[in-house]
Amino acid sequence: MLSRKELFKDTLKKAAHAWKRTVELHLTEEEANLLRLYIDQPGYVDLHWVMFVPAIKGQGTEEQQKKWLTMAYKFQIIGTYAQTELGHGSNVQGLETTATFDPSTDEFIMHSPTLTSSKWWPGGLGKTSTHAVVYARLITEGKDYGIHGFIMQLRSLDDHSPLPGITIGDIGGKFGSGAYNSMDNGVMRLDHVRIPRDQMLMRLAQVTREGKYVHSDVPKQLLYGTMVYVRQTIVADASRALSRAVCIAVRYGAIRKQFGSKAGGPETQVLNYKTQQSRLFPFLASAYAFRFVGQWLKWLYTDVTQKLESKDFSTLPEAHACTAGLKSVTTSATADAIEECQKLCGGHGYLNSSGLPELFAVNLPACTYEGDNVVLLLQVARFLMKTVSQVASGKQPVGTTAYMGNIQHLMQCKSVVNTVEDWLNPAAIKEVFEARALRMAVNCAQNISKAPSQEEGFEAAVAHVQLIIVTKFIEKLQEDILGHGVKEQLQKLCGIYALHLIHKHLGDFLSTGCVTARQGSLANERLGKLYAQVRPNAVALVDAFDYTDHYLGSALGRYDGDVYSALYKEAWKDPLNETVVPDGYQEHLRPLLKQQLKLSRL
Ligand SMILES: CCCCC/C=C\C/C=C\C/C=C\CCCCC(=O)SCCNC(=O)CCNC(=O)[C@H](O)C(C)(C)COP(=O)(O)OP(=O)(O)OC[C@H]1O[C@@H](n2cnc3c(N)ncnc32)[C@H](O)[C@@H]1OP(=O)(O)O
Ligand SMILES: Cc1cc2nc3c(=O)[nH]c(=O)nc-3n(C[C@H](O)[C@H](O)[C@H](O)COP(=O)(O)OP(=O)(O)OC[C@H]3O[C@@H](n4cnc5c(N)ncnc54)[C@H](O)[C@@H]3O)c2cc1C
Repeated sequence: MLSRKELFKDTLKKAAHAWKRTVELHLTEEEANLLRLYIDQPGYVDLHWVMFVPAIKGQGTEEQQKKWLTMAYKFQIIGTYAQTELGHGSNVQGLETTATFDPSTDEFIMHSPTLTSSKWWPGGLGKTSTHAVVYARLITEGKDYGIHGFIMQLRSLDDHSPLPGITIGDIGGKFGSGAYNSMDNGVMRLDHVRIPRDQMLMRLAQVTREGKYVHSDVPKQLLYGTMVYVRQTIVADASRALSRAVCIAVRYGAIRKQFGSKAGGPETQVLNYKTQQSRLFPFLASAYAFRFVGQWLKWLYTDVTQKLESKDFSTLPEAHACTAGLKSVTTSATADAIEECQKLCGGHGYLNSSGLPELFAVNLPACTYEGDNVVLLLQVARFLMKTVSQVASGKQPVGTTAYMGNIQHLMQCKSVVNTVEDWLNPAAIKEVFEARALRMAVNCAQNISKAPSQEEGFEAAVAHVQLIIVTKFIEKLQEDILGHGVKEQLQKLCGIYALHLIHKHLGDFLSTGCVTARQGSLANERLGKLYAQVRPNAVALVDAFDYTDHYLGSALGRYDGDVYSALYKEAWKDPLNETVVPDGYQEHLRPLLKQQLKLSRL
């Protein structure tokens, strides 16, 4: 087991190799990010590519992009994204770091006025990054203009030592043994560090040589643009992480046999147990659902970005709501699912050699970073409340809220489901999800004047986001899908995804009158049939993810199914097995045993 310093050094070696190859092969950002996935260590390249570069692209002028991105692409500098502080993370407008303009020297003075203003968490800040985009309160002519981005050099490019006025280090070990412990999330305090005025990212606003603050004609929310970008990438990462966990649990469930042997025959595969299927197959369906919605979200983000280029900001609120909501729902579901997959593998799921503890440790923080999932869903609730009031004033909603325009029908419709088979009808499913989401949003809007309830808003936001995921799965199935029988299997998975949500949130569907108790029990009956229908193809459906054993990193999820010999072999690799008599025996155990033995003979 590597110590944290050895783990860090090992990852730095891998990352430096990856960067070198990135430059030698002239990889694009997309390709570099794929490389990131290959080395699969939450390492340095994440923040450089995933946040430092996008922040400069999104908030820098053409001139600033040319200057800084040229160096960043060639890894002449290594950057991070320093926004969160010890005292503030969610509340960006509450950040305390200051950037005070000094007209006498044409510089900004970057300063950490309080302990809580210490930058805290930025990945790669602790030991690796030479530069950062630092978010600070811009103060000029004695006025505080709020949070803006500034490019700062942190370390010497000669000997990597911190520059004068900068105290910088790692914030210490984190959850789990591997995973994020290879990442040097850092702490930084600034003591009146001076930077040139042209290192303020000036696409959204600028300060003139005389110190005048000038806001440009783009919405101030573009300051948050990098977070929108990362949130949409996290949805794709969540689908990958979930599909890895499901691949391990399904393959192991097909290998593992417990009980059920008749007259000395073979025991039963645990994957055949109904309880195992009802716990595992919704995750299998979710893995496909999140992959499809992640593909759509990437399209949405690209479309919004293109519109922004032509100064069309109309879809920015939709982009924020969709990326915030989908990041929140998919990462929460993924973290819960990985933990459950660990339990679905019994004792062996708890071993590091199963690959599941590491997968959990790497993906759990996704519920927090890039925006706490509750805080983000409250942003979606805010977006929905605005949309409901616009509908009330006659404005036709578009995009993912277009269904709200059908308010007359959706507020009073009854589900058409009468038989178990009716729950296979995508239109019937989509209608109950639309009705549930709309009625919960309207109920929340109506109550908001009385007692603004965060819970109602939160739940309405979840309903809206789940509708998006179900809708995108249904739309995917309307496309041409190659492969004999593939579409039929995906239709079953779409049914499982939607009906397991109806089962899980039946209270919502009943309390809003979208389904009756009988329709709810028909949905459960349908779900049980779908599990049985998917069982024969479950292994094929996870093989379809096409993960190598290396990438899966799991003795339980091996493609060849040779689990027990893999577990046994892995055990002996543990450093504890380097000696048959353990260290410590002579000092601690032997005296006790000998003494007790002697006593027993008295
Ligand atoms: C599971 C997969 C894991 C795999 C692991 C591998 C790799 C993963 C890949 C990448 C990740 C790698 C490393 C991790 C990096 C993590 C980096 C970070 O964490 S960076 C810091 C992230 N911090 C946050 O997200 C902060 C969250 N808080 C906020 O976003 C804001 O403070 C706020 C909550 C939104 C509140 O904003 P504000 O204080 O301005 O108040 P409001 O009045 O609510 O908003 C004003 C206005 O602006 C709109 N708006 C808000 N945000 C945005 C946005 N992002 N885009 C567009 N518009 C936005 C908001 O809707 C309001 O509009 P209006 O209603 O019209 O007034
Ligand atoms: C592994 C990891 C990597 C990170 N990397 C970076 C990085 O590279 N750069 C960077 O700048 N930051 C980074 N962060 C910081 C991260 O972005 C913040 O931790 C995140 O935004 C959450 O903010 P917070 O910690 O202030 O949580 P808080 O907001 O303090 O959350 C604490 C609790 O309060 C609740 N809460 C907060 N506000 C409200 C509200 N208005 N209504 C209801 N409930 C509320 C939350 O739901 C949560 O339950 C990283 C964090 C982690 C864990």
